[in-house]
Amino acid sequence: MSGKVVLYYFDGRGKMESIRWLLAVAGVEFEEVFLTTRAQYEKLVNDGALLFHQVPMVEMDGMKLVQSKAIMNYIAGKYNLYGKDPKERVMIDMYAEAARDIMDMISMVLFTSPDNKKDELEKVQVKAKVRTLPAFEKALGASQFLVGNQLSCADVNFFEASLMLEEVFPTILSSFPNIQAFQKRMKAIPAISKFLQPGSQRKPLPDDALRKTAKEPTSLTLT
Ligand SMILES: N[C@@H](CCC(=O)N[C@@H](CS)C(=O)NCC(=O)O)C(=O)O
Repeated sequence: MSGKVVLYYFDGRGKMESIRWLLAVAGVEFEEVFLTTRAQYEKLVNDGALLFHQVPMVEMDGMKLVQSKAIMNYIAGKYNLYGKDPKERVMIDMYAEAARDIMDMISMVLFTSPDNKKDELEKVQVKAKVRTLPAFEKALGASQFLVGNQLSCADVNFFEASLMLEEVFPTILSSFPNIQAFQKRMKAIPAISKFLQPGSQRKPLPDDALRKTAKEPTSLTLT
C-alpha cells in the first residue's frame, strides 16, 4: 500500500462526502476510486478490503478504514480537529451527530419518490428550524467555534450541513445571524475556499442519474 490516501465509494456524496470535507480542511490530498459496477465492489470484498463488506473505505496510513464515523474520528484526531480533552470531544460528537442527522434526513428525502418529496422536505425544514438550528445559533453566539477555542470537525460537519440546508431551502438561515457569520468565517479559511471552488473534489447534490443508478438492482444501497 502506498502512502497515498485513496477513497473508495460512488461518484456522489452519500456517506463519503463528510470524509472528503474533513480531508480537504485538514489539507490532505486524496485520490478516489469510484465504484460504478457491482463487480468492483465484489472484488474489494473478495480481496478482504472491506471489513464489513461496506463502503466508504479509505486507504490511509497503511490501513483500510471502514465505518464512516470511525474514519472521520480518525482524521479529526490525527489533524487536531477533535478538541483537547474528553469533555470537548463529547460536545464535538454531539454537534457533529446533529449536523449529520440533518444531512441524512435531506439525503433520505432526495431519494424518496417524487410524490412524497414535497411533504417530507417540509418536515425536514421544520425539524431543522425548530430543533437543530436554534442550538447551533446559540452556541455560535457565545463563541466563534462550536466547541472550545479552535476549529473542530463539528464546525466542519455543521458548515457542510448548513450549505446543504441552503441548497434545499435557500432562505432557511435568514433568521440565524450567528450561523450566517459562522459561514462567512468558514468560507474565509483557505482550504475551505479552495474546496468550494468549481472543479474541486466536492460532490453535487444527487441528481436524477445518480438516484437511478442507486436504485438499480445491481447497485449498492446509496444513502
Ligand atoms: N455504518 C456504515 C454503513 C455503510 C453503508 O451502509 N454502506 C453502503 C453504501 S452507502 C454499502 O456499502 N452497502 C452495501 C451493502 O451493505 O451490501 C458507515 O457509516 O460506513
